[in-house]
Amino acid sequence: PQMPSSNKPMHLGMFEIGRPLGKGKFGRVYLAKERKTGFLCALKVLHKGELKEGKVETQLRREVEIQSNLRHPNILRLFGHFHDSKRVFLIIEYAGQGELYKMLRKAGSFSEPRAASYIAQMAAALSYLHKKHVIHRDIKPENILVGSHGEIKLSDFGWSVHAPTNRRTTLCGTLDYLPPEMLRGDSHGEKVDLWSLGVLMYEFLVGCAPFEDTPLETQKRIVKLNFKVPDFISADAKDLITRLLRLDPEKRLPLEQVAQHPWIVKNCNLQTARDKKRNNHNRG
Ligand SMILES: Cc1cc(Cn2cc(-c3c(Cl)cnc4nc(-c5cn(C)nc5C)[nH]c34)cn2)no1
Repeated sequence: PQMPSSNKPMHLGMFEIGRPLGKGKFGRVYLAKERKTGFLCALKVLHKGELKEGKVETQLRREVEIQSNLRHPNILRLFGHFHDSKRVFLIIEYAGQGELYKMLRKAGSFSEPRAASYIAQMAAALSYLHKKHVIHRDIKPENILVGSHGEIKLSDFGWSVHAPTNRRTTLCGTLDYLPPEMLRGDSHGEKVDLWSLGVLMYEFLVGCAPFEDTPLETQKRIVKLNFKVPDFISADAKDLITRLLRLDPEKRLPLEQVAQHPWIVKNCNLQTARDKKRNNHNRG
């Protein structure tokens, strides 16, 4: 089945609504099937009243505008949107294996080959975004989904903007992933995503974020770069984490060098071999 073509106006009657897939602050996501083509997608339903109360209409408009124009295998597609009197509907790519953070909580932490495969895919997605001068600004496990072939899909562009910028909306949710320049409210650029990539890599390997603490303590630890990499983490992994978690944005390792870092190169080959073995085994 072909994905919905976004040039035609869409409406709710085009879809058969399936099971709920998840819920967020301003609405829910359902599995949906386009009646004509049988194409599976995710239908995000947001309530206009709650969007107004939460003063997030601007962020939603930006999310739709930015995500509709992105085409990358590691970025969740937004195929289209429409609304009725009470609700806004987003037609989103269906990620067949669901939410990465649930897998991380279940596993506790990921093996180095698995984490390296995810970080390499994130670096590819961020490289694509930064070439378009889009910064995501909200990289964390909760905003990553997993496609049916185990590939990761960066989602939730509610906080993404065109660089450079400074934040005008109050932060909410975890501070764990915020770089020092955003904590200070300074103007910031694409390199904020490099910091968050370092936090993400640490959390994949250790099972908790590097500055995890009470909100106040977390802020103090971030601006003082007060974190420790446990001894069970390989030297190569520790090297990459410390090259991303730099207070000075200019000193963070550029994405091209992340992709070529020894830890990525060595472990990605291992993971590919594992995936091949598993796929052959599953084929029986
Ligand atoms: C509102 C609201 C809820 C959420 C969080 N959220 C995202 C999804 C979701 C999307 Cl957008 C796309 N594909 C998905 N596939 C799953 C899924 C697949 N399996 C096997 N299990 C799940 C769960 N969830 C998807 C759901 N909730 N963001 O804003």
